[in-house]
Amino acid sequence: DLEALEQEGREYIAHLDRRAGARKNAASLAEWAYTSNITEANEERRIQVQLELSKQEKQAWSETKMYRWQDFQDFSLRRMFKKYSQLGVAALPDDKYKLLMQCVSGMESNYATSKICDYKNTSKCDLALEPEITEIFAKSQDPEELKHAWVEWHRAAGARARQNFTQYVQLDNEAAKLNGFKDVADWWLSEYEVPDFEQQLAKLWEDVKPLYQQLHAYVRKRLRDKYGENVVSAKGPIPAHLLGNMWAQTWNNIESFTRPYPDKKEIDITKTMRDENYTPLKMFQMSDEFFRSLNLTAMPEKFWKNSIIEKPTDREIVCHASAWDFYDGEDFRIKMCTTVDMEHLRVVHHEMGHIQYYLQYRDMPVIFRAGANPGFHEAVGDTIALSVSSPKHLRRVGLISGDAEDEQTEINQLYKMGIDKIVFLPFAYVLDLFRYSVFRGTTTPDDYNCHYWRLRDELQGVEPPVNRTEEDFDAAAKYHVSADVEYARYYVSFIIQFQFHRALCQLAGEYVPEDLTKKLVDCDIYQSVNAGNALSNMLKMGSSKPWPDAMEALTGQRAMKADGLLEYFRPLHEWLQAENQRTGEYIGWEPSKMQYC
Ligand SMILES: C=C(C[SeH])C(=O)N1CCC[C@H]1C(=O)O
Ligand SMILES: [Zn+2]
Repeated sequence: DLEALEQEGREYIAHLDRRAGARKNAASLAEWAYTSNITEANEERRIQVQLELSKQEKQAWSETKMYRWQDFQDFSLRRMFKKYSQLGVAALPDDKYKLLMQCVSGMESNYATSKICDYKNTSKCDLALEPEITEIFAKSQDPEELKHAWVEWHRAAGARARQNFTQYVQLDNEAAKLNGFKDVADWWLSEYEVPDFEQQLAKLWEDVKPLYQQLHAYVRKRLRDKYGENVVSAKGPIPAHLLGNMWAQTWNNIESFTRPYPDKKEIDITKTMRDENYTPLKMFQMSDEFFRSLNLTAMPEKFWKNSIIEKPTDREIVCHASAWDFYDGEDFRIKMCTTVDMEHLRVVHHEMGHIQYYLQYRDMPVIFRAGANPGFHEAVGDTIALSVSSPKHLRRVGLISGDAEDEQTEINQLYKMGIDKIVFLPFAYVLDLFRYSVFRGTTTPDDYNCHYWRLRDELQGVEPPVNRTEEDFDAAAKYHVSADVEYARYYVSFIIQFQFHRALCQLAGEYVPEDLTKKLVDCDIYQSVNAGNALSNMLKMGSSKPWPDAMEALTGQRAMKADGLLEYFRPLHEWLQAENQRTGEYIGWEPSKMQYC
């Protein structure tokens, strides 16, 4: 009878889950060995392990088909079978699977090992993305030097990946079809489990766009004041190389010379961190202490032993920051080429947020050890970092001193947060709108770069510093495109982290709507066990329930909404509207005059 069959299914899936844990542990160890020591041998070994594991996955997958799990009564049991009935890229025949792995691994190692020559000293050609080129974008205010670094990096890391990328699209789409999806775009979107998710992304952009346009107009004016109208036009997009970041995804490095009230005291955290001899280890210990203050879980001893938190000098590694779960309940690691600055203090919290999520759901079945949706995993650390970057908290830890908030300081603070959080949204949206169109075939290899820049121009209002052709492939100059990492997760994270932050601040008694002494921008949930327990309850769920249930558990809302973000930035939005009115700055941008199609 069905009851007995269901009990049989329960015993089988428990056994399968344990085997899956061992498989994922082996895969993570091989992946770690390669990305923390990029050699041909380690690349070969990683692909061998993945190939071997894919055979075991196929075997397990064929076994699950023997169960009529769709008729089971137990919700969790049905959900586990449903997830195990998804084979993934292992559905490809071995030769195509191996080819796909080689394409992605080829792009990723090209990205990780790309070097460019120095602008002035043209014989010095060992500049890597981290830390050298990142430092140029953080410090240089010479448009020609920035243009050089931008062009050379996009040649080395972007154009060189075009062939591998084209083949990866072909093979990954085949894998998608073998899993019953139309293409990889639908496969990626299925991770969010709601049928109208793509429309939800578009709605969020409509909600935030007016605020972005105001911020974009203000920044364009300040950059034109600084660089002149031959470099920055009055009504066009902003040249992408002048925004302090290789991809123009965060503009925090231009804060010092564009902030609304320049005469207010400089809050240069990076300088203070260096003056106070901060080390990468101290940054990680500070973050660990913040999580413990919320009654969350301390980093286990293996974390401190196995993590790599500084760039090694004796070998090539993938420097792009990452957090790792080895699925054995005790081995969790971060790999990051940490530099002592405010940007990396935020990234440290971002990565530690991943580890905290792993720790909170480590007693779940392996198949449920994932975020409620991929955006949740990206939002945990950033939510904590919203408290850490509040003036109240920075004062608490001695990273800024002196006077309390006044109106102008608050606008400066919101501006500093806005050029990090608001400007990121169109960047993130474009990256996967572009890739959805590539996977769907509406963008073909001979218009890859044209379509990429048309989206960047129309949605983000940035343009390339020089003309582009189809010899270029600028999208792959961004890690996640070269490494086959979906990006809508960050777009989702930058929206929901404000819903999480607002809920936690209310639980911590740090935010009371309409109470001007308890404003959202001043909220710091540090040491609030009340907030920490609520966060823990949501994180423990992992992916065992559809994400609206997890969202509701923490915030009372069941949907992604921009209202948290818009409430947080409302004073800034009002200030920007008044300021752009005062200067008469054109709101929005006309199509770029640069050639890219
Ligand atoms: C820090 C990570 C590793 Se999950 C990252 O890739 N992030 C964090 C924010 C956006 C995105 C990026 O760097 O592009
Ligand atoms: Zn992340």
